[in-house]
Amino acid sequence: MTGGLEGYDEVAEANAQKSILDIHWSRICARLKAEVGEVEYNTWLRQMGVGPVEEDEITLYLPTRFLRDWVRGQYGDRLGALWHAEIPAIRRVELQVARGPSSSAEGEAATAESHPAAPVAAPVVEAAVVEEPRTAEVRSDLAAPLDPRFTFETFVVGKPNEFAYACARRVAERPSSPGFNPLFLYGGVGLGKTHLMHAIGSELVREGRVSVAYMSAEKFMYRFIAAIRSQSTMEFKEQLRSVDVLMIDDLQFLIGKDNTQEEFFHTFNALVDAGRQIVVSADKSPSDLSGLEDRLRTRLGCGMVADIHATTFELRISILEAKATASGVDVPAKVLEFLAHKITSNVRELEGALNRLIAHANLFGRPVTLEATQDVLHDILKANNRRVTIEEIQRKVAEHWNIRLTDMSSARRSTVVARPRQVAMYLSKQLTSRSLPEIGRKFGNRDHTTVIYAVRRVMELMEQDPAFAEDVELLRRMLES
Ligand SMILES: Nc1ncnc2c1ncn2[C@@H]1O[C@H](COP(=O)(O)OP(=O)(O)OP(=O)(O)O)[C@@H](O)[C@H]1O
Repeated sequence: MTGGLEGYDEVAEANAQKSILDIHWSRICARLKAEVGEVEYNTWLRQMGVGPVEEDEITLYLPTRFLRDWVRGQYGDRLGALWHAEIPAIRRVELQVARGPSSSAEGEAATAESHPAAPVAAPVVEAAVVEEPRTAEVRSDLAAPLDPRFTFETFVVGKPNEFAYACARRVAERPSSPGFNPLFLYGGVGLGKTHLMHAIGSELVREGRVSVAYMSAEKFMYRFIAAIRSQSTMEFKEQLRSVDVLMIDDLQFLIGKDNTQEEFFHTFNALVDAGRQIVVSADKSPSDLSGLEDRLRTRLGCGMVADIHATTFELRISILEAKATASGVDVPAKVLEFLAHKITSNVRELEGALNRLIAHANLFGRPVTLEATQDVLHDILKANNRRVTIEEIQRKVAEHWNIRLTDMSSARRSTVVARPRQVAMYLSKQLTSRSLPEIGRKFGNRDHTTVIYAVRRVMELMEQDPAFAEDVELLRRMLES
């Protein structure tokens, strides 16, 4: 044995220090998540890792320069304050680019729901790392980064999406061509709209041609409101109007948000008039987005409108094959067929199921069999068998408490309607595989945090009030049967 006990002590001490830091770090992560919300946390902060402490400074790692700069700008001070509160000797936080020696405190424990489409081994986000910011860039100052997993190469093309794919390719090759501006992509949840938008952005950035800004409509609204609050709307407008390609995802979020719609309308006009490209996605076609202003709907429909249809069995098989191959895990054809038969709702769920199987196989080193699949995916398969819809839940709950169905999405807040609405949100979370934002959308475009609150509130009330708990249980049984 060389090195003797001296070496051992150093290693032991380093390990002890690391595990203490990890405890502090997991507390800080929990705080941050509560403060910024799960979506924001997963987008920006989850990949952070903890490095060493030297004197009064702790180093944190982020996988790309882009993420590092963003986190530094948006959360640098807050991270400093949180570390100082945990360990008073720490007065400064240094953010560096690297895979940290310890990954995020939550590591692999992040749930499938919080990150539904996360692959087993998420690659490092590199799309936004560009050396010549004025000629080709993702506008990190106002937009979200592009997910490097969402490229044209990883998008599996089949009958339901071939038109949308071809249009997206065309826009990536020749942005702002007549007839393709704006490009409006629409289709049901989890069918690949976001994937195609990111693919367009990544392709343009890779080609080194233009500056690209991608953001959800929700983010657009928050940025706009923040600009109003900080009296910097001019700056916000100028930033937006300086990009070559603006992509706004899930535009249906702007329904009922008149001021933000107005702002978007002006931005839209300014960009298109200046020969810049707009790409928009929504869950419905422009003509069916009835809550949007007419003039905006008309302009949205002026370029190319492409829909993505529900998947076919053939497309589901092709997607599963591609993803299984990429994972390197051998998944038998009969398992892929079984999944493609059973999980028909959307690609996100299909992918989530496959990822879970693959993670299981990797963790336990066991082959993927049909029996193991049924076991590991028990809950997903059950949810898909049952097929209770949010609409059914809303109807049953409204009938039960004798309120109008429209109150499920109305803004009324009196307990008489708010409580049944919360129960319906709770049951939607329990009985369907819909994500929190999707549930929120079905309840009058409410935010996912409202759904989280409703679920918690109903659970609390069920504990406190047995009669209420019985009501909820009864509803659940009726819906399940
Ligand atoms: N044709 C496809 N090939 C490969 N992966 C796909 C395809 N379609 C969807 N996916 C994957 O399914 C997941 C969900 O897709 P995406 O987020 O693009 O859906 P969406 O239509 O934007 O949904 P939402 O309406 O919820 O915003 C992503 O991980 C995406 O990569």
